[in-house]
Amino acid sequence: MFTTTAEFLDLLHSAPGPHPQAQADAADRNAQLTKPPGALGRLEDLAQWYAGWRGDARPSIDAAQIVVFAGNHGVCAQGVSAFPSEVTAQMVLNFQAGGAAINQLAKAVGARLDVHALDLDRPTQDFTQAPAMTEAELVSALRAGWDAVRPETDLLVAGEMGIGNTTSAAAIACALFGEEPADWTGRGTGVDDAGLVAKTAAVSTGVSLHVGRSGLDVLRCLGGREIAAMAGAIAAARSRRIPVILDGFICCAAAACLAAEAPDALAHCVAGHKSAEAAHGEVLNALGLSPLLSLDMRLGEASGGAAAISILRAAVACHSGMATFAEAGVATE
Ligand SMILES: O=C(O)c1ccc[n+]([C@@H]2O[C@H](COP(=O)([O-])O)[C@@H](O)[C@H]2O)c1
Ligand SMILES: Cc1cc2nc[nH]c2cc1C
Repeated sequence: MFTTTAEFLDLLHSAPGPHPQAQADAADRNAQLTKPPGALGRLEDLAQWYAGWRGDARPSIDAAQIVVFAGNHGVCAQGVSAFPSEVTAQMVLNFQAGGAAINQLAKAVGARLDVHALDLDRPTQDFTQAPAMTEAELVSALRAGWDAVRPETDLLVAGEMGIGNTTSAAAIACALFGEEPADWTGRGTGVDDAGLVAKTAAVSTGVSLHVGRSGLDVLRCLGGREIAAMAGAIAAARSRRIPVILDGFICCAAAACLAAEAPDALAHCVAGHKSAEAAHGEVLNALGLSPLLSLDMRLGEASGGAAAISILRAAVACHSGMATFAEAGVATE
């Protein structure tokens, strides 16, 4: 466990890789399954990636966990969202009552859903004026994420709910990857033209104010509690070799802060989908990730990652359940 960002970084830098033997055995098994080589395309890569991280050449997915973190954002004072900040807490109640899209998606893909509301009555600072979080607030949010990952989890999807957080994600991406604020700033929940102008200006001001920082400092100055918690959960999963499916733009902005600190930090992650928020595709490109789905979703709340669980389940079912050529008596040539 960690009590400072320095200790968190130590954990990030000393995180384990996949099991080489399981990886080799899974590749071996894949080559013997009753299909032309490569005919299952990326499903084959996915199954072997999952097997390597689980340390099991013939794995199953028995304990998928979706965790949604909620946070509120001071930058909403700049008029950057189509919705008021109260919607964050109202949607948390909706998650708890089972009425949101993620409740149905979690059920549909056989995953457990946990929701963590993080200090919703205490929004982060407006990052156009000051760092969004103090060091202590960042550590506390990273820990909330780290602690949310259950020991028995064998697949994790991290997601978020936070009115205003596409402004934070855009600022994080701009601070980490450069280019112009407008290149990273989209309509989020559907902000109008005047809102988009205010949002781009907020990103520009925030990035100028907090320029030249490390991944974790970008997260602290421009992020939010739910964004830091996703980063903490992704790092915790890595330390326990739990594979992760990333969700949309905000989740990937959180992941990018880890990758900025340790280039290998996302080796246990796949991109669940490409969001309709245009900058998400650019973040995925910058991270070298290719999304499993592209369904024009832009909901957040882990929905794209959850939908992609079904793809990973399909991949693992084929890999672990199919017969080999020898078992089925099928000629190999
Ligand atoms: O996941 C995405 O790519 C995504 C794209 C646009 C919006 N969202 C969701 O919408 C909220 C943030 O939008 P906004 O306009 O308030 O910044 C937040 O709760 C996110 O979950 C999420
Ligand atoms: C209604 C609503 C639901 C959401 N779920 C994730 N972000 C959201 C934003 C809004 C506005």
